[in-house]
Amino acid sequence: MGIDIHVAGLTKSFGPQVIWQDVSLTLPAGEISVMLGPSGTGKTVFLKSLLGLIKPEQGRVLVEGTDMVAGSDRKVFRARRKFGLMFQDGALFGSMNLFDNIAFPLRQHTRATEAEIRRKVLERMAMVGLDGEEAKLPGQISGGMRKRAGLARALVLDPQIILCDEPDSGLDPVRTALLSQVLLDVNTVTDCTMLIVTHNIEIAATLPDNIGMLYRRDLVAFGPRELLLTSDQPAVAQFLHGSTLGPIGMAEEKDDAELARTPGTRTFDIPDQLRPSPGLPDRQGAHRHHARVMAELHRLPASARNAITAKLTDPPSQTS
Ligand SMILES: Nc1ncnc2c1ncn2[C@@H]1O[C@H](COP(=O)(O)OP(=O)(O)OP(=O)(O)O)[C@@H](O)[C@H]1O
Repeated sequence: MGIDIHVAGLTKSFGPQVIWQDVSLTLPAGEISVMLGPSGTGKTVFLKSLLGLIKPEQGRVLVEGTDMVAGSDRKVFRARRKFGLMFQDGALFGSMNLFDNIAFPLRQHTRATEAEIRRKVLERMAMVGLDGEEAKLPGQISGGMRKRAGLARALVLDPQIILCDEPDSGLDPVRTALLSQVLLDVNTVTDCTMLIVTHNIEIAATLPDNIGMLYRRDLVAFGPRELLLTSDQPAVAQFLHGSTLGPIGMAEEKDDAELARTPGTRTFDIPDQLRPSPGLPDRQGAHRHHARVMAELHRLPASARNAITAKLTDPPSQTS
């Protein structure tokens, strides 16, 4: 099963440039979370900070008792083994076929026999819809398949947490929707904690249990997806509608005068969340999310509460 990640008071600067400050959130175990934000707001820096690859000046990232910010190199390295990473381009070796690419972490980090490697690689390839493609080279397959191969490789060491950096980049809307379903199905089967960084509103609206948004050096909000999707904050509403009207401009952010001229917000129609593909087991993360949200419902704004109760009066049914 996946594990929680607790982030508390995280602040990162590069020289005089503050990227974000005092970011606190918990990625709940086994749930799917999305981090949104305009370009340059530090989403990738956030992912790298969770892994201990970038060290914020203040705050903590706790992964089963290890602080990825201030922990010893040995402890951070060991905790990093709990993560699987899916990069934008799949980060595959061009000269290796898909089987060897996906087997690579097993050969590097374990003493698995070739029979065990074969079983695990084929199982993971089937999970992401790449059965029968083992002999292909990365250059012989589509961008969507390369991403799924990168996901299979991220899964091969049985991580408890999967981080995906812009999995939709370069994909058409249909491939993006298919990849969202694959990510949800992987969560269903593995029960791993997932964090997906994206600009894609379709992914944000349909895939995650929780959404956060980084903007103007702050975490604007983090909570059940209905919290952000019903938010009346001008930057959030502008981002959800992909509108030119609002505080987000061509320069990363406009000035405060522009912010004051922001028109009233429009409502966003919240689509149903994706369900596991037929034949898959219950998504445990959805059940835990439901129980957690219902227990904390009274703390949410009325708009989010209404959206949740309108769609989620019963525990989620598990198949589409
Ligand atoms: N190693 C580094 N040294 C100095 N500045 C950096 C470094 N890494 C990132 N930055 C800066 O941090 C800021 C945030 O970058 P980041 O790539 O995290 O943004 P992002 O939200 O992921 O953007 P995008 O959505 O366009 O990928 C940028 O201004 C970037 O130039």
